[in-house]
Amino acid sequence: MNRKRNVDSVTRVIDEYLQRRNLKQEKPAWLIGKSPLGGLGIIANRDIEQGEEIFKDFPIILGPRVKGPNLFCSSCYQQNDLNYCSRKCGLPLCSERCMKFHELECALIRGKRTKEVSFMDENLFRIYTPLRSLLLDKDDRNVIAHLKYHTGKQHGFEIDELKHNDFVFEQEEEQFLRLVCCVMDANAFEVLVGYEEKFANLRGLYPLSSLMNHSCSPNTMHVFDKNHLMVVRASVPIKKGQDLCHSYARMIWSTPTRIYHLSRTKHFLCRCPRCSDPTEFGSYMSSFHCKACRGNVMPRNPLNLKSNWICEDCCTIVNRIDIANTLIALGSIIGSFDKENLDDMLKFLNGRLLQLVSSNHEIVVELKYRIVWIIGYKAGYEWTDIDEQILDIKKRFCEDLLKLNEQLRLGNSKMKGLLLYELYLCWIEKSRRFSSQPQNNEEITNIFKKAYEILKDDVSAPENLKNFVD
Ligand SMILES: C[S@@+](CC[C@H](N)C(=O)[O-])C[C@H]1O[C@@H](n2cnc3c(N)ncnc32)[C@H](O)[C@@H]1O
Repeated sequence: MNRKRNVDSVTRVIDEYLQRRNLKQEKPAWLIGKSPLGGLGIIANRDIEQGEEIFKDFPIILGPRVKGPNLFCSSCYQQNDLNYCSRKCGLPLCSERCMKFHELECALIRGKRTKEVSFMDENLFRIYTPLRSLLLDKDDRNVIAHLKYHTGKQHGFEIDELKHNDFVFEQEEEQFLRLVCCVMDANAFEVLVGYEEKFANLRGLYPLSSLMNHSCSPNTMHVFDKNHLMVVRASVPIKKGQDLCHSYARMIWSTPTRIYHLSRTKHFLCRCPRCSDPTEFGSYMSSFHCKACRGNVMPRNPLNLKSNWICEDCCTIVNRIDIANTLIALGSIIGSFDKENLDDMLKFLNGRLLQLVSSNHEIVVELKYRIVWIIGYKAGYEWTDIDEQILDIKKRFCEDLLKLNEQLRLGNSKMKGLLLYELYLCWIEKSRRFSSQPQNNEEITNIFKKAYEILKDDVSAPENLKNFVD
């Protein structure tokens, strides 16, 4: 595909795309420009306040993720009453209405596949999203051609899989599909529709948002509304001239994990202030306790995965391989826990784990995060089942994780919104149990309002939060 990609050409195609989707802003607070981080980026063209909506974006391609855990309707993305398509393309559908909506796509799939399928073809379901690009018009295809793409053997495996599953493509078509896969791997966002275990795990290519570069302490947050529109807001105050960034990695991962993930999947080495600071802004998220003095052992050079580790107090050097092996062992222990067995998790957390690692270590954080969403929800730990001690554990973990959010300078992140909501629920449960003890109702309401402010419009937010009206 012929790509002439520079600030002007990308600005023009994105501008026209937003116009076609009725999303063009009169006076945007951003422009597309060259970024010091690499390639192009979206740059603030004025100061932007925390919480301010910056832009909305619509997916040019949206569909199931390869690794999503559940099957769902390929038209409306909900999980009830699924059946395979009666025209035998193999995709799951839930109703006549969705069947109608799916007609074009169905014809496309049947036109490219040399056999009919009378079952829900889970294999196809997981790899067909790039095929949706074949239904795009010339202008939308041109948008895709103006986005960054990855190269390398791992990108485009979906097309090989499709061919393996009796799909046949013309040469030019296959070339375009491979480009789409490489563009999606470089730019697609994870889109969750639904809440708790009833969610659909989607992948969306949002052309304007694709131009946002990465930071491990980003200055934007985004949510997806019920129509899959992405709403991008400032998570912290942004100064004119700054790159608008979001995080391509989980923000509760420590630096070595983020750096490894970003280099493997996005092919760059992050050098943001958080990655460059071995203490991660004083949070010590990657630190182990020193065996000699119990000081913090951290990477000597966090930007180099091959660097050895050093105790900041007694300067003992620890081989990085020993650290990596301990991390793998800890990861496999927490991976082996029965997902809902709180006792085992708490015993491990308060015993062996905290003897080995810092209180904000990513494994501790991961466990606390899991525990917060077990208490109050899972069988045996529902709000009415738990004693005060367990309720207090949930409350304390919410507070710990919110403190970490501040330390990592994440501002109004989605994580903060969700944790504030869980903290609010803890307070409500306490008020219900101890109605004779006065609670600070104003403070409790403020926690709720703050959570609402952050998560409003988010289709995957808890129902009670979504139903709140200002
Ligand atoms: C989603 S694109 C972002 C927009 C991209 N810069 C462009 O020119 O279209 C992701 C790619 O941008 C580059 N990138 C993003 N954030 C970066 C960062 N913090 N440091 C270095 N490169 C970065 C990497 O090449 C990455 O694979």
